[in-house]
Amino acid sequence: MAESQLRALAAEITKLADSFATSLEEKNLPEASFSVDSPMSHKGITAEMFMTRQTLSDKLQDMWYLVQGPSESVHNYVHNVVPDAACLNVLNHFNFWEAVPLEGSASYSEIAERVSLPLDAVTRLIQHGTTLRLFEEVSSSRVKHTSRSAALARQPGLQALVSSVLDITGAPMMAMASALEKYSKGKSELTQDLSETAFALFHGTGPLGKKYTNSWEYLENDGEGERRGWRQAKFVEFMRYIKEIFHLEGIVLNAYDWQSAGKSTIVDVGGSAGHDAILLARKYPDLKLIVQDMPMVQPVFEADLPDDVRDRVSFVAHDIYQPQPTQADIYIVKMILHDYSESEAAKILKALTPGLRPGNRVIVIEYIGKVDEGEAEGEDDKKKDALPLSIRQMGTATDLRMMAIFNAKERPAESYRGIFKAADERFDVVSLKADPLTFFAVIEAVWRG
Ligand SMILES: C[S@@+](CC[C@H](N)C(=O)[O-])C[C@H]1O[C@@H](n2cnc3c(N)ncnc32)[C@H](O)[C@@H]1O
Repeated sequence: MAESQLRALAAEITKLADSFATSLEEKNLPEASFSVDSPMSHKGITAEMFMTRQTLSDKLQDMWYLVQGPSESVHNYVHNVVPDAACLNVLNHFNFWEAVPLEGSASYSEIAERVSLPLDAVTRLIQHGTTLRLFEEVSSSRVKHTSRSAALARQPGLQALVSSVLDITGAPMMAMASALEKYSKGKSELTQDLSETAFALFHGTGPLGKKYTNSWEYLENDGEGERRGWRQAKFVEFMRYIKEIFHLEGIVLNAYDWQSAGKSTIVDVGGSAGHDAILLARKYPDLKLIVQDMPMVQPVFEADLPDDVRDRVSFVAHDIYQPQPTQADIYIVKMILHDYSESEAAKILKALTPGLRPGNRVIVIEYIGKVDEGEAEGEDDKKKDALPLSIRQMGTATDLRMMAIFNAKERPAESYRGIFKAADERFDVVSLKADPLTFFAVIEAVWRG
C-alpha cells in the first residue's frame, strides 16, 4: 500500500510546530493561545521563524484539503467563506468587541442592547462567530472573549483594517465575474478604465442607493451629516496600523538621506493624516512638511496633529490628479501608485510636473507584493517556488483586490521606471531599491527640467 500522505503531512506538521515552539521558548517569547490574556501577535519572531510559521500554515491548509477530500473541500469552503466574512464584518461594524468586557462575560441581551440590534440577530451572529473562535459561549445565554475577539477589542487599527478591507472591498469583489463578463470578455487585455471595475459596477448601479466610481469617493462621501467622513477616519486608522505592523517607520526614514535635505520643503502626496510627515518632522527639525490628501482627511489631521510639530507640518486638501499647487524640493508618493493601473499612475506623476524645478525629487515608496516576473525566467520561477503558498497568497490576494477595485495590479519594482518615463521624459530615475524581505521598494527620480 502507498504511504499515507496524511501521516507524512502530520509528521511534517509536528516537526514544524515543534521547531516554531522551540524557537519561541529560546527567544523567551510567549506562545499565542485562545485565552484572553494571550499575546496579540507573535511579535519579535525572526525572518526564519516567520518562514517556518508560513510553511506550517501551508501544511495545515494541505491537511485540511486532504482530510476533507477534493469535492468536499470545495463544497465546505463555498458553504462557509461568505457567511464567515459577513459575520466578521457585521460584528466589527457594530463593535461587538466592546459590547463584551475583556474580563468576565456578557449575556446575549446585554450585547443586543449595547450594539442596538435585535436579540435574535445578535445571538445568531455570535453563534457563528464562536465557530471562528471569535467569542466563546460560557453558558447558553452568555459569552466571553477569546484571544481573537479580544485582539479586535484592544486594537482599533485591526478594527479599521476589517472595515477598510472587508467592508469596502468584500461585496464589490463578488461582482468581479460580472465586471469581467461586461468589460473584458473576449478582449486580449484587461480594461484599465477606472469606471469599468467590479467596484464601479457594484456601486454604479446603486445597491446602496449611491453611485461611487472608486473606493476613495466612497470613503470620502459615505455617511450623512456628521457621519460623513467616518470611513476616511477609519482608513487613516488602518494606515497607521499598517505602518505599525509592517514597521514602515524604518522604510520612510531610510528612503532618502533626509539629513542632506537641510532646510527643505517636502510634500507628502496622499499623505493620509500625516503619520509619515510627523515622523520626519520630529527626526529632522529643519524640514517643513505639507501633507496633501482628500478633504475629509483634514479633520482627522487637525485633531491628531501633535503640538511639537504644529509649526512645521500642515495640511492642504488636494486631488492627486490635479496639477500640483505647492512648490517643494521633494515630493513623497507613498503607497499611492500601487492602487492605480500604469496609465493612471503615470497621470498622477504627470500632475506633479507643472511646478517642478530642475533638481527637485520625487520619492515613490511602494509595496511590492509580487516577485518580479519576466526577466531571467528560470531564476524567478525558482524564487517563486521557494516561497510558501501562504506568502504568495498575500501577494495574489492584494493583486485581485487591485483588479476588482481599480483595474490595477501588483507590479514588480522595475515597472516604476517605465511609469516615470511615461509620465514625463524629464524624470531621471536615479535609484531603485527593492527589499524582498520588507516587500517595499523606494524609487527616487530627479527632475531634469
Ligand atoms: C493607501 S493610502 C496611503 C497613505 C499614506 N501615503 C501612507 O503611506 O500611509 C492612499 C491615500 O491616498 C489618498 N487618496 C486617494 N485618492 C486621492 C485623490 N484623488 N486625491 C488625494 N488623495 C487621494 C487616500 O485618501 C489615502 O490617504
